[in-house]
Formats: sequence, structure tokens, C-alpha cells
Amino acid sequence: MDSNIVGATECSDRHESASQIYDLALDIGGSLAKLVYFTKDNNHCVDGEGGVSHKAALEMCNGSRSYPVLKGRLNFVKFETSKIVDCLEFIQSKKIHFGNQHQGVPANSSNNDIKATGGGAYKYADLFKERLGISLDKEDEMDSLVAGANFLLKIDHNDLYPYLLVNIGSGVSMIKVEGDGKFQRVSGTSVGGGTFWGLGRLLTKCTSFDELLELSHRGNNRVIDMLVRDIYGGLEYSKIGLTSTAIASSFGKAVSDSKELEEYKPEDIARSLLRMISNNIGQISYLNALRYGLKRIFFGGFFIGGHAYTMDTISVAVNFWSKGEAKAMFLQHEGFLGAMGAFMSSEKHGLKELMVNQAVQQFPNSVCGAVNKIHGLLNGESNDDGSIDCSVYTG
Ligand SMILES: Nc1ncnc2c1ncn2[C@@H]1O[C@H](COP(=O)(O)OP(=O)(O)O)[C@@H](O)[C@H]1O
Ligand SMILES: CC(C)(COP(=O)(O)O)[C@@H](O)C(=O)NCCC(=O)O
Repeated sequence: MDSNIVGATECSDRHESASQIYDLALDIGGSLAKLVYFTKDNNHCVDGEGGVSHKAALEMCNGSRSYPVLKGRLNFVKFETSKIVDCLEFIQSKKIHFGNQHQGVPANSSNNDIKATGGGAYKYADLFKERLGISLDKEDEMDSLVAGANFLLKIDHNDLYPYLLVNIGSGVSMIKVEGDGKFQRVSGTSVGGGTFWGLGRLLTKCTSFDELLELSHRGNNRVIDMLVRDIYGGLEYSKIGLTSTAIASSFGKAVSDSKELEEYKPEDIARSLLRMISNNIGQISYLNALRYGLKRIFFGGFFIGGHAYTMDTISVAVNFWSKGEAKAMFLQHEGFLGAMGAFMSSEKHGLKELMVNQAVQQFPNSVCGAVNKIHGLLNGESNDDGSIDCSVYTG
């Protein structure tokens, strides 16, 4: 499996070589450690560095607060939690933890504290302290997920709430969100992304998550899944609303066929597995949306990872179970909700306040959307490397 993951890392490197890394937050989950960090644009610097001066930046701020504003980018990077040492080395190599001590930016006493959420903020606190001298300033995982989702979604308050946030990480959390900081975790399931990857690995011998996903794209689940027509002699069961091709029993054909086990292809197994898990999450999500009268369900977590087929499967499940009443919707940067929320909670950069005042304009409707607009939303407002242009206060 790739360790230092995605293109965002490489592309961010190019940006960073010419930029100042200013602040960082972490979400260390059961499977992946996610980093969100801010790099200042090289041509928009504080006094003395060239580019736009404090004063100019202030004027651009156009707000009542008397702090200069830095323009830059939010960057997104992930590592496998099992290789947390790679994450530590990345932070060390970029000296991100010295952010505020870079030239031109005043140091403060909490320089070596970074915001962190997820179980790993507890599990690895000592490791960060010992290896990097960093104290992890812990933020609650649910608080962070909601703050991150609201930040990425905030287009129009009136339209946004209430919604169900379904975060598909290693496990799944379902959260009813009614406003900023106003939420309740209403349900969850242990059958999540970790289940897909774990079972998939056991069943197919895949060596990476991406390989498993790629396999699933090539497979045919009907070789493994028992359909209604397999049970009903080619017919549908219209009386209870089941078409002939509806899955009656996930993996059910693997016992009714007289095949040798070796005859089942890994790609078909992977496809069945992806459908089973996505359908199950889609169904539980819908039932919770119904329970709380929520029409919109936003899905986050790295299980989705921008993969069109995963989103499509979840959407179909929500559509099927709700008879078209509820909509599955997906965010950009959906795997970074917790890290984004933790980043927002930092007092260092005032991003939250700035966003409310002005940066929200950078997140138009295209950031999110119903699944039938998947391509539109994937093309959202990010840069090619997945980073987002934004501004932070430096005061
Ligand atoms: N490169 C990858 N390595 C491992 N899992 C991945 C990868 N890309 C996507 N995933 C999926 O994302 C899930 C983890 O999602 P994430 O939101 O990061 O959860 P957690 O916070 O529990 O780590 C994994 O269980 C897996 O299904
Ligand atoms: C314990 C967790 C909140 C941890 O978050 P994760 O690292 O999976 O993103 C999550 O795995 C979860 O909600 N699991 C489901 C537990 C349950 O409700 O049955």
C-alpha cells in the first residue's frame, strides 16, 4: 500500500517549497491519519517579505477585526495509521510544528501544541511528545466531524440544517446536525470502511486498499450475490416491490452454486463486498434519517474517498430504501472532516471567524451536491492538488 499517499502530498511539496507552513491539525483514526495544514502564498506575505504587506492584507480583510490576513492554501494529506512514524517524519521534515516561529509571524507560547482529534490523539500523544516535542491538543471527534462538515458545507444556513452526517471511517457514525455545534450522534455501525478493507484483504489477498477498490470496479457481483430471480426462477417479486435483479442475499450464491471456491474471482468478491457494505450503510442511514425526519444525508469519511462507484452504490441504496424521498449527498475532502474541524478549532488562525465574515464566498454550491451531480462536485473549488485557497488571521 502507498504509505505517504496521495497526489496532494507531492503537489503540496511544490507549493510548500515556496510557501510558509503556518498551522496544522491532525485526525488520527483507526485506519488513517489525516493532516490539514495551511501554507501561506509566497506572493502574499507579511511586512518585509515582499508581496502584499500587512496593510494591504488588512484592507483586503474588510472586517472590523484589526488583524492582518494571510492568503494561502489549506493542504490535505493522509498516512496509514499503522505507519504513524511516516506521519511524524513528514511533520518533522516540513517543520510544520514550528509554524508560528517562521520569519515574520509572531511566536506564542502554544507553538508546539497542535490540534488533534480521533482516537490516535490519545493513543499517540506520548509518541508525538517524545519524538517531536509536540503536545496534542485534543478535540472531540464528533465535534470535529460536525465542525468540518459545516465548514465545508456552509453555503446557506437556512438550507443546510437539519441533516444527517454519516461518517464512514473504520466504523460508521451517524450524527443528526441541527446547527453549529448543535448535534447528536444518533447511531453507528461497526460494519464500515475497516470491514470492507479487512474482509476484502482476507478474501482476495489484495495488498492495498486501492487495489481492492480497483478490483471491485472490474467485478460482477451477480456471480456471488443471490438475486431475487435466482430464487424465483427468473421472476421478480413485484408484490413486495422487488425486481428480478434485486440482491436477495449478499454472497448467497457462493453456497448455492456447485463451484469450487477457487473458481470465484477476486474481482467479483470485491464487487459483492463493496455493494454489501455500501447498501447496508445506505439502508441504516436512511432508517435514521426517517427516524429523525431528515431529508438530506451527507456522507463523509475516507471509505468514500471520492470514488464514484462507492458514491453511486450508496446513493442507489438511499434512493431504493427511501423510495426516492431522501437524497445521498457527498462532500469534497470528505475524508478530512475531522481534521478540518480540529483545524477550525484552533485559536491561532481565526479561520472560523474569517470564514463567517468573508471566506464563505469561496465555497459556492459546487462544493457539495446530490449524487446526480457527482462530476460537478468533484470538480468543485479545489486546486488541482486538492488544496483549497483561503485566508487566515495572523493576529
Ligand atoms: N489508502 C487507504 N488505506 C487504507 N484505507 C483506506 C485508504 N483509502 C481509503 N480507505 C478507506 O477509508 C477507511 C478509513 O477512513 P477514515 O475516514 O480515515 O477512518 P479512520 O478515521 O477510522 O481512519 C478505511 O477503513 C478504508 O475503507
Ligand atoms: C469508534 C469510532 C467513533 C471511531 O471513529 P473512526 O476511527 O472509525 O472514524 C467509530 O469507529 C464508530 O462510530 N464505530 C461504530 C461503533 C458503533 O456505533 O457500533
